[in-house]
Amino acid sequence: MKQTDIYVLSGFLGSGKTTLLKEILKKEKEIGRKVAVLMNELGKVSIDSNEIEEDIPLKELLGGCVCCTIQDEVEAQIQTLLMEEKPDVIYFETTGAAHPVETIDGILSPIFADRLRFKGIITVINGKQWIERATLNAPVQQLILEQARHASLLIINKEDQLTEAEKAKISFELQSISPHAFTILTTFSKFPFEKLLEMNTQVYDNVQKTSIHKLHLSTFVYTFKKMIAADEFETFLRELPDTIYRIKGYVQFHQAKYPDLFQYSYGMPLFMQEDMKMPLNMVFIGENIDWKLVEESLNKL
Ligand SMILES: Nc1nc2c(ncn2[C@@H]2O[C@H](COP(=O)(O)OP(=O)(O)OP(=O)(O)O)[C@@H](O)[C@H]2O)c(=O)[nH]1
Repeated sequence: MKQTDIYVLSGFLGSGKTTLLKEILKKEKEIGRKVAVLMNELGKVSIDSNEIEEDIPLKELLGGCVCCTIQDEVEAQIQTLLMEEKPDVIYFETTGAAHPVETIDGILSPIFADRLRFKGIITVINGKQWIERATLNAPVQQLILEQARHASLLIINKEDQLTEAEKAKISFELQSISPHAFTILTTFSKFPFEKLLEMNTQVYDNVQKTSIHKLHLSTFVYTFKKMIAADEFETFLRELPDTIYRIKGYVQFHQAKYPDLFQYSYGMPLFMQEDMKMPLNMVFIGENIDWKLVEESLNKL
């Protein structure tokens, strides 16, 4: 089955995500991959989408954020792109207010998770804003920190507005916050494109494992090949490390006619009966997890 790469472009409002996207699209054109774009803006009217050339399939998500209000819409748009456009790669520009864990959660639907290869998060940091971040309110500071911490590729943008001392300070700080990310200072988000292509995905058997970077957030998609026992699944859940933040997907228990939709968020499990057949994919999001061990436990169910 063809798998489509998906990248998330993250970064606070005005940091340079659209500028980066335009830069990426130029490079993609040179290497000839079929690209689709998904844009999430908080306002009701899209401004940035005018910046994208007309021949690139573009879906817009307006008036809400992937991290809270419009997850169903994100799912529908990605599914449409996969079915109608069959792109090699999707770039998802998130709102500046989106949290990375919730964004990944929003894009990895169990309905099509086996057809997507999540390549990681590219975060754009506005250099000046980083230096002056103590003046921002606490939740915004925390959000910018989270966006930096979960990046695989960290673009410190607006280099032209920084002094040499500021450049050294910010590079040092961000490298220590996100030691596994490739970090680069840029002006107008111009960066070495090969670093994006090199972002890491490992595939083994029918299981997809994506390292966003080695020690932080990562995702794992498991496909059940058979029905399982509910009590064994509950035991499996009890034994999970508490750095698995989110699980969602379909699981079919013995004697059940249709699968259950299973949702698990920060330790709280929830089952909902479906009334039709669903692909038995389950998406996991966690931090510092050895997914091979999780996979082995799932295989034993
Ligand atoms: N001086 C300077 N300006 C830049 C640089 N990169 C981008 N800009 C400008 O910063 C502004 C914001 O850039 P965008 O790419 O729209 O930022 P964004 O993150 O997509 O913004 P939102 O959609 O509001 O979240 C634009 O006016 C850009 O032209 C840079 O390296 N230096």
